[in-house]
Amino acid sequence: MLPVVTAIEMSKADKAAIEELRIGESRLMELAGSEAADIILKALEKNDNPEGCSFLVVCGKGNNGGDGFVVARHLLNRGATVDVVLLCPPETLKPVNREGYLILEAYRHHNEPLRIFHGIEEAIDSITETGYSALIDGILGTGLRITQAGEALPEPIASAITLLNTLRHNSDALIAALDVPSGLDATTGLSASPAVIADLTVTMAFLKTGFFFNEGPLHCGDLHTAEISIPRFIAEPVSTLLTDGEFAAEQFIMRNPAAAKHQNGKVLIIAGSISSTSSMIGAAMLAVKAALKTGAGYVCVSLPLTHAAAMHAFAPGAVVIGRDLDVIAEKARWADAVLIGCGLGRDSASVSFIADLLQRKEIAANKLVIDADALYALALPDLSSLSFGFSDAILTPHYGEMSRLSGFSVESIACDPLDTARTYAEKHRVNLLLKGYPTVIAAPSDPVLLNTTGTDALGTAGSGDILSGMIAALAAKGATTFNAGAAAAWFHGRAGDLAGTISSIVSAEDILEAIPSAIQEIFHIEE
Ligand SMILES: NC(=O)C1=CN([C@@H]2O[C@H](COP(=O)(O)OP(=O)(O)OC[C@H]3O[C@@H](n4cnc5c(N)ncnc54)[C@H](OP(=O)(O)O)[C@@H]3O)[C@@H](O)[C@H]2O)[C@@H](O)CC1
Ligand SMILES: Nc1ncnc2c1ncn2[C@@H]1O[C@H](COP(=O)(O)OP(=O)(O)O)[C@@H](O)[C@H]1O
Ligand SMILES: [K+]
Repeated sequence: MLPVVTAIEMSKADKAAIEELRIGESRLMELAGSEAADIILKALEKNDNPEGCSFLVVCGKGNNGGDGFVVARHLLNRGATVDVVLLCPPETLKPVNREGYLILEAYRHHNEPLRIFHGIEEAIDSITETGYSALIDGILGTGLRITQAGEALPEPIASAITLLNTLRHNSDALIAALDVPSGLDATTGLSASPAVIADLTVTMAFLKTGFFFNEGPLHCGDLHTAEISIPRFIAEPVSTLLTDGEFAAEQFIMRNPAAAKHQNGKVLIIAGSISSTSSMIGAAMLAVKAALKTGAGYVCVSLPLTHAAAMHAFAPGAVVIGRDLDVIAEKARWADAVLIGCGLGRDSASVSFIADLLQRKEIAANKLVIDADALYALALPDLSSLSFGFSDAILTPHYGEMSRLSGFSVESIACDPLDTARTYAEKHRVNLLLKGYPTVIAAPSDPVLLNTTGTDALGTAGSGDILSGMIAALAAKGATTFNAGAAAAWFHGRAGDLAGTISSIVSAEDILEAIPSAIQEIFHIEE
């Protein structure tokens, strides 16, 4: 799984590479610039023949601008035409960046296809009459810190960013951002005003957390990582990792060829409810079917017995039990994992039923997936300490449920889902899967995992019930609830992708049907 770092973690890794490994700063910058030039040319499909291509490179006063000077030089070396705009007086550049700038100045005496402008005003006429293949953004990188979305950037940075965005809008030129699109906070994904909207971002060494949250996904375009000789070990321990197919495949424990159903993951699902005014049996059905489609050997579901026939018609493989607490506890002892919550209801009788269940040792000591109405109950002050008694549990809230659990507003959770999930998991000693895009999976101490599979295809009623059933199945088959949560999120996202070519018409049933393909696909990748 790839590391995903904050600006502070990145700067610590830079520092460690320079101080511990004694890799010089200019060596890192040389690699950053040459790799970025290569990646940009490949993205333009001009790798074999960059001659005739024109590039505009806008450089700020920090090391991001330093990267820009190196990119400009490597593009020139490959035969391209380059215009460089420097946004600050050259004498204010720190030595490593001034060195890069002075090499370019020296190039100018030999190389016709290079122009260097000092400030936008000096450059603007030449820029507007040149047709560029790509605009390269070396204005701001990880050095930018903003405290709130929409914070205004000072001049000349603001005008330079606006110029790049306008040129992109009015021409065929792509914007390639170096390390981070300028104006985007590399840690939070909050964007300043203005901020570069890139077509591609070549980030140095490791992905940054800000690419995945808030406005990050709108600004980055395609993500490419440049290998700049900052080895992963020097960045350890990393606090965030990106899930991938290989990880998901490792969590999917295959059936032993000689194993019978009871050895292939027994899941107990306590879900669904019916009142005089509504029925939520569908939530139980979706969770049950999802567990079966994810390969659980045996699924037992507790629901109001009046609905047993409907469940049998939908999922004939599932066994139905009623609501007797002792019968449920007995089944919990039998099960390898228990899912509780989907559509259970929130009236006082349902809440006390859930509270009774969560205090039963057969349930609390089992692998436990807690979703929906069980999260509602757990958010009540009297019940909030129950999580300390769980052996291996995962809570699966969306932002609204997280808000009730944590007391924070949905807006503040959306602003920093990573920290929200990590802090809650640490404080409550429980695993937490915070649903959203991306989904964040946190444990009391391990690195947080980010899952980026899935699109708005998953934004349909019942999609969360399906995810819970999938987690329960993977946990019952042998994964920890943390790993099961992260792997299920990965497969769930892929199932959404495979469920239909038009994401806007994907339904919960379509996602269910696509689960086997999402799982099979990963084993093809492995082969
Ligand atoms: N060895 C390495 O380190 C390597 C680093 N690498 C590269 O270095 C980049 C990081 O470089 P960096 O730290 O120099 O910062 P950078 O992003 O260029 O900008 C700093 C400028 O931002 C400004 N600024 C900040 N906040 C602001 C605000 N709110 N509003 C306005 N301005 C604000 C701040 O201004 P100041 O506060 O100093 O006046 C300063 O001028 C990194 O992204 C990567 O590209 C690679 O080459 C690999 C090796
Ligand atoms: N636009 C989106 N992009 C990616 N994933 C999404 C999107 N919208 C919803 N999802 C995913 O769909 C699921 C919805 O869960 P939830 O809100 O609990 O649904 P429900 O309560 O209807 O079952 C979560 O896993 C969430 O991450
Ligand atoms: K940049």
